[in-house]
Amino acid sequence: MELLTAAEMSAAERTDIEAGRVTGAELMARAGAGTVDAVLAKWPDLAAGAHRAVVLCGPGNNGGDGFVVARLLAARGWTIDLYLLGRADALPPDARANHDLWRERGEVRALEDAAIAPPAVDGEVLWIDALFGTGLSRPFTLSAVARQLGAAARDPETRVVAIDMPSGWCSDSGRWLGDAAPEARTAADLTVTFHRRKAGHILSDGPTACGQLARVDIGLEAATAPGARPARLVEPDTLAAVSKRPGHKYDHGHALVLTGGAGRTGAARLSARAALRIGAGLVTLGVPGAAQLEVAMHETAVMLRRVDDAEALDTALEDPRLNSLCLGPGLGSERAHALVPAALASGRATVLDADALTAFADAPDRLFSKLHARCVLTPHMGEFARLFPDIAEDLKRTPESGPAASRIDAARAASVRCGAVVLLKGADTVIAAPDGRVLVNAAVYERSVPWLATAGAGDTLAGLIAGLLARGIAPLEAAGTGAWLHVECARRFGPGLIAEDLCGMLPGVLRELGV
Ligand SMILES: NC(=O)C1=CN([C@@H]2O[C@H](COP(=O)(O)OP(=O)(O)OC[C@H]3O[C@@H](n4cnc5c(N)ncnc54)[C@H](O)[C@@H]3O)[C@@H](O)[C@H]2O)[C@@H](O)CC1
Ligand SMILES: [K+]
Repeated sequence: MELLTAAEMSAAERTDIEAGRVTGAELMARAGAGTVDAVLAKWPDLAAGAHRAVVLCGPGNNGGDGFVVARLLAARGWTIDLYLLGRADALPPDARANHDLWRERGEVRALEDAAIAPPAVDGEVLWIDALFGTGLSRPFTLSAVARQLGAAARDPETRVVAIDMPSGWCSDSGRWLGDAAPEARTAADLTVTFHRRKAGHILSDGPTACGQLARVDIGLEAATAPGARPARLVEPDTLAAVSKRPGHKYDHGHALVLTGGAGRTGAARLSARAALRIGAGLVTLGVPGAAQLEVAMHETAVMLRRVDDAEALDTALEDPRLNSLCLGPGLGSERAHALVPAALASGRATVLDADALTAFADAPDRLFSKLHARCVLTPHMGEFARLFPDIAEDLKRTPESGPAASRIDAARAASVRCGAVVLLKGADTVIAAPDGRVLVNAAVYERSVPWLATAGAGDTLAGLIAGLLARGIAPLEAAGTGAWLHVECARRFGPGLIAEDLCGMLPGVLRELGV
């Protein structure tokens, strides 16, 4: 399923409207009705009886959706207090029409920057945030209102529904525009979006701001604009095929994982086991002489080969069956400088992680000039910032206008610059290929696994990807599938997880996938 930007969403709408398949007014009516349905599905107690809502409408079509919701709730007998930011005669046409329909039955008050005191009633007030959606173009300046919505969302007794996006949050990036303190930012218990999820629902702080996400179909046929290449979520039905065809072990590839020196081999051993578990036919650890005994004592199914230097690696790579390499976990800077160029010169599918990335922080171009399209870089944000400092800076700087630079933009720019697949780790892992394709593995909402932030988890991910590459899966798909499986393993284990536990979960995850 695609994750759209505001521009991609409005292009999809335009495509269907211009083709005469639907009108803007119909889309707005469906968006409002879908919002009410989603509210009643989340809180069934609101379906019976009359309740009270405060509806905050903004100056664009997000506000238009708010007028529709107000009308539908009033028709159910609810009492509505509706506030409008800006002038009715400046509303765009569809929003204006819904404003006029609302005016036939209810009041419109002017929204000012003061806390709103909903009249005391029995039972709770439902807040509807219809101020800004995909059209947010500058910081949200009503700080008293923002504080009030944020506090209401954090209060377990009070319910806040955001239409399309909690207002003030950028729907492309999941970032707050401007520099308001966290308690002066809006939030919601439920965010209802239309057609497709927007990137900002998944990226950065978006999930925390949105609370829970509901997606409503509004009957758009055009998934996106023709020719657009939006980011896609990794989901079970988009995973690369991980089932093994019958065959000899050599049919499933041979991964070589390079270790660091004595006392520093644990990380690479985690990678090697992951590569084996995900189905590489053979996995060898390339070990310096001084660490041979240590590795031999720990490993059984993983093979061992002495690789002291670049020359030894060249010799090992004379075996054409070695088709995937993994360098970085525990490798150490010196070995990284010696072995990474030799690995890259072989043209093999290669995962570079950890030390294999930071070793080149002084001169990233020296690394980039050797990379090729079958390489996958797996930096976390700190490693990313060392290799791509200017791109990382765009993500750090407070955005003053929308849409703000997103982690998708960052990974895409980095991948184009270095010519390899870049997997930027996080709860919102973004994986970009140099041709512009982007996958997002979302460990947010019901897939949230904060316990996966544990020592060695990244080494396991690098190994999973190396194993999938060994099995002949293309780099972008291998990285996306590896990231998805990694999170599923963590979900299956639950809190208390340590990196050694991850691989043991894989057979169960694969079984559930029907593999
Ligand atoms: N266009 C369509 O066909 C549909 C749009 N829908 C709704 O329309 C929304 C998008 O509508 P719009 O493109 O009109 O955008 P918005 O309604 O999100 O906001 C745009 C308006 O807000 C102003 N604005 C932006 N940032 C501001 C700020 N910080 N302070 C004050 N004013 C600010 C802009 O100048 C513009 O007037 C979606 O999020 C969705 O809720 C839905 O009705 C579904 C169909
Ligand atoms: K909103």
